[in-house]
Amino acid sequence: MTETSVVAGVDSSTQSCKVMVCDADTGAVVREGRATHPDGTEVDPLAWSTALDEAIAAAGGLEDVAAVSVGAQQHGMVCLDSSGQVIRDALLWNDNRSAVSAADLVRDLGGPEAWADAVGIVPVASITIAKARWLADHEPDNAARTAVLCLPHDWLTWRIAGSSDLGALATDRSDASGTGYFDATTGDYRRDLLELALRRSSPALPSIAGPVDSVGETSWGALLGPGAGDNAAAALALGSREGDVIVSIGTSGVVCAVSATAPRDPDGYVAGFADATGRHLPLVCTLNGARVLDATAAMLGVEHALLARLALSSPAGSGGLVLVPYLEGERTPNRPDATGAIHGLRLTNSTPAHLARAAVEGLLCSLAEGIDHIIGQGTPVRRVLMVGGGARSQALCELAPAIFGLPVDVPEPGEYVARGAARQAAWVLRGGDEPPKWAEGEIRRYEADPTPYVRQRYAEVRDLTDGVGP
Ligand SMILES: Nc1ncnc2c1ncn2[C@@H]1O[C@H](COP(=O)(O)OP(=O)(O)O)[C@@H](O)[C@H]1O
Ligand SMILES: O=C(CO)[C@@H](O)[C@H](O)COP(=O)(O)O
Repeated sequence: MTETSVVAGVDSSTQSCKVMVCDADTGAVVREGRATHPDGTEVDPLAWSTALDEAIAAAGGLEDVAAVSVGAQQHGMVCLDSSGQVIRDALLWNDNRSAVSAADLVRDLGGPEAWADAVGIVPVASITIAKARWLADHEPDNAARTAVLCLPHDWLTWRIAGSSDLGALATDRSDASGTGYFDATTGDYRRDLLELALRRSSPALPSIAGPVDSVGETSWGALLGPGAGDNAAAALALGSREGDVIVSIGTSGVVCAVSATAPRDPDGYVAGFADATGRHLPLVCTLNGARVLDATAAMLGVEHALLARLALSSPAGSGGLVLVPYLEGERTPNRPDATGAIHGLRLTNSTPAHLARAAVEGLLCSLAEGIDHIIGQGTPVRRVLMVGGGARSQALCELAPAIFGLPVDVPEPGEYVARGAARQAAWVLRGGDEPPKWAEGEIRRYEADPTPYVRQRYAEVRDLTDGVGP
């Protein structure tokens, strides 16, 4: 009989840090804590460390925990000097200043096909390698001082270990696969591509740990798991199988699916990321997720619950009103300079309810295009699982099956990235070929008659907003 143990998972996401403590063998949640992150697309990594400490304290401390893993927002560029000090604020995944650098890199390697063949990703502003090129072009002194380049989850794991040895920095295949200088099919870095970006020899990079490798210990002797990118951690929490498409509506809007094979999409919609178990995670990510509803709720001066009720009180198609949700520019499709737009305004649809409905439909149409592209890569789709802060919106849950044309399963609200990290920690603790079997919570299925005309109208107007690229 195995001794009862608890494990912890961390989600250091764009807007906040969440800590979840679970029973290692059943997955039952024992306690949780959270803390907010600063706003902005450029953040001092020390702020993540401070928020982690606050979230740990809010969760009642971790001294009884036997293993810890960290999941985090992907792609953020953390530059360390030779003494391990942070050189500049991290540029986050949603920082668009590197859009031109991304286009330059695509050209420098010979075009999108060359990138799809090399690393399964065509760089856009979000991808770490584009940020590295931006650094080389705009802050050459900082580029020259960078002794180690790492990602948010690598850096936080290293901080928790309390190590000052830069050689102890480790990452995992899932997060490395979002850098643009790692090939998920071979499991090796492509230092040549990073050198192309930085115009200098490659800085040191974290070692790549396997899915159940321990990468160190905490000060109280708990094992540290390899951690993962947030989307891979969520897939691990959901026990995602072939045929499951995960739609995650956090700051980003994400569509991804666990797959035995790597995608190859020179059009740049589907990125060839890896999962946290040794498989692949074809993924489409937009810059505009739950904040589209945050912004609409703020414009209307209402809370989320009322926004949802308003949206559900309006007819499908919002009486011809279409909201294009590119409020932060867009990453997929690659329109870094685009803006959001409202089309089809008439006296008859100039109401809060129509605007609320148009916001929900616009967000869902953008995600539906992601599902189309995932299917286009040969990924089978049996059902859609919807998670993230946005999945708390009743309107998103009820309208998603109509826009997607698929049944949508919504697991009970929860922190699935932190839970996936905790499950990885339990796997590291217990070992074995598979993660420990954790009970699945309740899942509510939403079904609705498809409304393809809503997508058709969206497709007619979405490119009328300004922008560049495919
Ligand atoms: N009931 C709700 N309806 C719509 N959006 C919501 C609701 N509750 C929370 N959100 C939004 O979800 C987002 C936070 O989700 P989360 O998945 O934690 O994001 P992230 O991982 O990017 O930090 C916030 O933008 C928040 O306003
Ligand atoms: O860039 C991506 C995936 O490629 C995003 O999914 C980030 O990983 C941030 O996630 P959230 O904070 O929105 O959950």
